[in-house]
Amino acid sequence: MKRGRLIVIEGLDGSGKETQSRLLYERLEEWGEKVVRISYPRYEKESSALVKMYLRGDFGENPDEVSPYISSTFFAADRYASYKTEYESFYNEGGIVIADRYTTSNMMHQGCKIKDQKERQRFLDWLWDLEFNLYKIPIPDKVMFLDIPPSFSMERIKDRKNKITNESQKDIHESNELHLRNAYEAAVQMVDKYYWTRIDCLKNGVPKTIGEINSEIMKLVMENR
Ligand SMILES: Nc1ncnc2c1ncn2[C@@H]1O[C@H](COP(=O)(O)OP(=O)(O)OP(=O)(O)O)[C@@H](O)[C@H]1O
Ligand SMILES: Cc1cn([C@H]2C[C@H](O)[C@@H](COP(=O)(O)O)O2)c(=O)[nH]c1=O
Repeated sequence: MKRGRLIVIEGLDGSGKETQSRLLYERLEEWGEKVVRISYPRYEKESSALVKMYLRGDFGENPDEVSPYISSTFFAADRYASYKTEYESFYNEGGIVIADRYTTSNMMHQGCKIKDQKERQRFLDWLWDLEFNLYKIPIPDKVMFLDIPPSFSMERIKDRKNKITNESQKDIHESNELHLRNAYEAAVQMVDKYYWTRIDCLKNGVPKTIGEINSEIMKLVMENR
């Protein structure tokens, strides 16, 4: 039996992950592929209880107050629960899974809390071991990083409601400009180190259209079929 494929759409808040992962899902479904789409964190599920506490600031209003090793265990547990209850057999029987965020979000948003490069790598290696060797969730086949600079990300999310309570109060990452900038810098490093595919979402400083970005994603998916 042939295992399936895991395609991750990654990027900063407001970069277009939901939009693009939905379009990719719809296109593949139209073509008759066996495909599911998953979005992390899964706020509506019990397994995200500690993620919600963390993001709404119950453990500290500043993300840096919470050790990345501790917060990572919350997000990883939600991914494990999702794999075991939602898509393990589908994936093992050859289905295509499209993820809007994955372990890669954790690498960016928790890894960026560690400034010392050796210590950051130690954390990334620990995270890899936790999620892919201990929990044995699938390793992504392809990570597409939707590259928009933090200033565009902040503009896109400024009037948006948070996903935990659906109120205007932002979560502790979204409300922290420095955190978003640090996460972006960390992601740029990871694109090279982990062979993510960077999709430049700007052309001459202006955002590409949703359709243009979708075409680039479709091309990459076709090339890697
Ligand atoms: N290329 C684009 N040009 C202009 N607006 C866009 C583009 N892509 C997405 N948007 C808009 O930006 C907003 C954020 O998009 P989306 O929800 O897809 O981002 P996201 O990366 O999933 O965000 P988050 O991680 O914060 O949930 C939406 O209103 C969407 O319609
Ligand atoms: C999956 C995942 C997410 N995060 C961070 C990334 C974002 O700042 C929030 C989620 O926000 P969204 O509005 O739902 O997109 O959480 C993380 O740190 N680790 C993870 O594994």
